Amino acid sequence: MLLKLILQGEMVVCAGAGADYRHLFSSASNFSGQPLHQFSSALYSIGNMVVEVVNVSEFQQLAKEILPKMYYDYFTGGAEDEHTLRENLEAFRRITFRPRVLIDVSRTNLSTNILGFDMSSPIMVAPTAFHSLAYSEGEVATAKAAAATNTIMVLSYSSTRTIEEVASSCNGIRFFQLYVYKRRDVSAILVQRAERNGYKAIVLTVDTPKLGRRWRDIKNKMVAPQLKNFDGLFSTEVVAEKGSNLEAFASQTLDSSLNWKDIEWLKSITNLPILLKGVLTAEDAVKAVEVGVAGVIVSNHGARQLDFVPATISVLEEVVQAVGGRIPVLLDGGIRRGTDVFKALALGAQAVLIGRPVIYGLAAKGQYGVTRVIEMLRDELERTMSLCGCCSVKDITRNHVRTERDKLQSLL
Ligand SMILES: Cc1cc2nc3c(=O)[nH]c(=O)nc-3n(C[C@H](O)[C@H](O)[C@H](O)COP(=O)(O)O)c2cc1C
Ligand SMILES: CC(C)CC(=O)C(=O)O
Repeated sequence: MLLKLILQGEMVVCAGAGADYRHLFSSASNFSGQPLHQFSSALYSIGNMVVEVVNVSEFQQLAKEILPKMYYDYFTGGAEDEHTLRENLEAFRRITFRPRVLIDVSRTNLSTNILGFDMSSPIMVAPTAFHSLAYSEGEVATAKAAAATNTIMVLSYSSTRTIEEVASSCNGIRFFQLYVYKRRDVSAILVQRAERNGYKAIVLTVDTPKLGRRWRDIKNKMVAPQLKNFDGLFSTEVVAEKGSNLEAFASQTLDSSLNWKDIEWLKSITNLPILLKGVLTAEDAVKAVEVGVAGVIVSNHGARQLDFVPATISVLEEVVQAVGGRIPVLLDGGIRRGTDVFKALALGAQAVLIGRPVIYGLAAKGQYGVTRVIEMLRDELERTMSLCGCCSVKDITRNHVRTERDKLQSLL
């Protein structure tokens, strides 16, 4: 990977491979961290130089420069020792490719569809809370970027812009993520508002009966913003005497009695297809099929819930095999490169979702930043496909990758 510098209109290659750019972004005393709006691309100033951001990790560095520490930590952090947080990324690195050659890849097609909805590529926007803490326009900017790149956005139940504001901001396919609150009437009202406003599926998050313990939020005394979706329904104001205000809010609101029987309740209040987000085992995947949901998302909530669960990419095959093609299996967690997307598809995911990369793009450059993040991952996927000998996402097979388990088995 190269960092391209554009110096007075001239493009100069200046920094080398796989780099940690913190020395460039943070210790440069005159780094402004400000997007240069006169340029129609992701350019930033460092002293008298102009830098083009070329990958997700550079967007992350910019987000770190721009955001207050409390918010950057909230967006970036994971649960407890953050073992799974690291593992979500590392596990992708342990998978290698088995590329095929002498295949005509002069034309590639990344398009796919989920539950019958077409997308330009198998990369969707995961539900993440509080976008207005990253960028003033919040989820409206994210929705516009998702629409512009023709991908599906899952709006978080804890969005800072309302279901209606996002729906009316632009055309696009959107799903709505649901937390079930102790006040089930409130959750039911939001589901019905999503349905009325054209959201196409409900993504029920099942890994959060309680909020994971996030030390960064505790130390920073993280304050959650007011959530306009709940105006007139109940007050989202919580004052915690110590620790994370968000954790206090979650423990007051989340219904930890939620269980498999409640899928019937959810089905009784909506006609929309339901996806379960947070499935990590074959046992639960089988149950999900049995209760008749439309799909599952293999997710560990971006490693923010239970530390020491495996990386999602490590359990994908187990879930895919248990589901046996009866419903689509999606994956999120640790996707930072197009190569990661390819690996997930090779191991059986129909699509992936990206969480933090979207936030980093949003913090760095609003709608444009999110668009660039999606485009960059899409371009990286396309190149990976070509170099592996795949013209379409359907051409990506299990034989194109080699996992740790494959390596062990080959020794037996
Ligand atoms: C800041 C942040 C907020 C999140 N908020 C939600 C949420 O409101 N609902 C939900 O189901 N998942 C939420 N998630 C989890 C994401 O949907 C997704 O599972 C995760 O971010 C994927 O990992 P990645 O960030 O490595 O891409 C959140 C994740 C982050 C990082
Ligand atoms: C409001 C929170 C429960 C949002 C969330 O899911 C998260 O921070 O991981």
